[in-house]
Amino acid sequence: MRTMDYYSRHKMFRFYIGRNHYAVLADPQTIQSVLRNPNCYDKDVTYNFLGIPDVLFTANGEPWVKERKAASPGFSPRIISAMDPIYSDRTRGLMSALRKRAATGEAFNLIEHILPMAIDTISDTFMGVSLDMQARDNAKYVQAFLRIPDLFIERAIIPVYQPEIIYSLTGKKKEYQSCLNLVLAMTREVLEKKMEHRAELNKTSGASYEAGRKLYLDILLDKFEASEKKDMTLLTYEAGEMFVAGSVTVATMVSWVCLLSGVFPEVGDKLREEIDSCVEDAPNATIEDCAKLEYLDLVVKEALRHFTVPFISRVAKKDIQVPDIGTVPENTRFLVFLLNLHHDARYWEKPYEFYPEHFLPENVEKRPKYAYIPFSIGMRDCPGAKYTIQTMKVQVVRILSQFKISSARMKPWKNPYLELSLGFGFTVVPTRGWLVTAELRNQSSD
Ligand code: HEM
Repeated sequence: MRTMDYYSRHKMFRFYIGRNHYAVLADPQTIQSVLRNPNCYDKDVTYNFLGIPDVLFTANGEPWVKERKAASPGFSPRIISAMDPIYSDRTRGLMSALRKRAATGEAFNLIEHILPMAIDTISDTFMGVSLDMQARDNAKYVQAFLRIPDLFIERAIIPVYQPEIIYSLTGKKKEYQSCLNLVLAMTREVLEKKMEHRAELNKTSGASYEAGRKLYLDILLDKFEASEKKDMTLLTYEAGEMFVAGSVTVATMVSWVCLLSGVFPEVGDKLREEIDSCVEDAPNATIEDCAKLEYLDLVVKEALRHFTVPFISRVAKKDIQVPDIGTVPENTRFLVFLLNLHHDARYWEKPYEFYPEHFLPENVEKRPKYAYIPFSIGMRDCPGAKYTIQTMKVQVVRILSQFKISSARMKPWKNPYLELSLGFGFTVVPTRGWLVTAELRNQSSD
C-alpha cells in the first residue's frame, strides 16, 4: 500500500531489468500523454502470455489499426441501444435461479449465476446467436472463464512462471490450455450456428445480416468470407476474445455492485429506494429507465474506481517526448497503474473508502479529467465501455428490485486493499468469490 502511494506522488518511476527499460506511471497528465501517443499503441510482450494469435486485444501496429477500424461498427451506439428485448430474455433466467437461492437462504457465489447470463448476453448481442448457457450445466464454463484472466495475470506478474518450461512443469500451462479449449469449443458452436443462419438468410433474401444491424460477428464473418486464407482458427480466437473480454469483466462488476449493496447497507437502502421510487416496472427496467437513476450511476462509477482493470502495459515503438519528463527511449515498457491513479489522495477525498459521492458533479469538477479512466483512454481504449455501463445498470436494477442481497462474508471496509483478500483477473476480484445471500423482496417479479 505504501508502494502504491509512493508511485502516485511521482509522475514517472523508471527502472531497468537487464537491458529492459520500464516506466511506471500513475500521474493523470503523464498517463494521458502516453496513452494518447500514436507511438505507444502497441501492447508489450506481457500480452503474449495470453497464448492467442493477433486479435483486436493483442494485435499491434498496422494490423491492430485495421482490426480496430473494422470492429468499430459492431460497437456502434445504435446497436448497443437496441438491446432491451435481449436483456429481458436473459435476466428472466437469472431471476429464477436467484429465487431458488432465496428459498434456501444459503450463501452462494453470485458470479456463478451472473456470468452465464453475461455470456448469453454477449452471444445474443455481439454474435446474434442464442447460446443458452444459463440452461446448461455451466459450472465448468464459469470456472474456465474466470481462470483464464486469473492465470494470465498471475503469469504476467510472477517472473518465475514466465519461461515455458517452468510453466509447463507447474501444471498451470495445461490448466490454462484446457480452459482456453473449452471457450474455443463453445465459440465454434456459436460460429457453426451463425454460419448456418447466414446461409439461410442468403438463400431467402440475399442479405447476409439483418439490414442496418451488422453485428460484431457479421463483421468478422464478412472479413473471413472475403479472405483467401479462410483461417478458421483465427476466426475462432477473434470471436472467442469477445466472449471472454465482454463477459468476465461485466459479470465481475455486476457482482461487485450487488455485493456492495449488502456490504454497505446504507448504499443498498439508497439504491433500492431510488429504484422503487423512480422505475415503474423495475423487474423489467429498460435502458431508458436506468439512465434516470442518479445514485446508481454514482455507485457503478465508485465500484469501477476500486475494482476496474488494475493495470495496462504498453511499449514505445520510437523515442517519445513526455511533458515535464523529457525523452523516453524507444522500447520502454510502460506500466499504467489504474489502481494507483484511482486511489491517489490528491484527487479523492476518501481514497480507499467506498464513497459514491466522489462522483457528485461538484466533486468531479475538482479533479483532473484523467484521474478516473476505468476503460482507459486514447485510440486503444475499451470499445465495450458503453455496453458495459448500460448492461451493468439494467442488470443491477432488475436484481435489486426483486432481491435484497446481503454479504455472507465481507464486512464493511475502509480500505479494501488492506482489509480484504483480493486478486487480479481482468478486473480486481475477491479471492473467495462474491459470497451473498438473497432474500425475495415484496414485489411482483417478472
Ligand atoms: C467492466 C467492464 C470492462 C472494463 C473495466 C474494461 C476495461 C478495459 C480496458 C482498461 C482496456 C484497455 C486495456 C489495455 O489497453 O491493455 C480494455 C480493452 C478492451 N476491451 Fe474492455 N472493459 C470492460 C468491458 C468490455 C466489454 C463488455 C467488451 C466487449 C464486449 C470489451 C472489449 C475490449 C476489447 C476488445 C479491448 C481491446 C481494445 C483494443 O486493444 O483496441 N471490454 N477494456
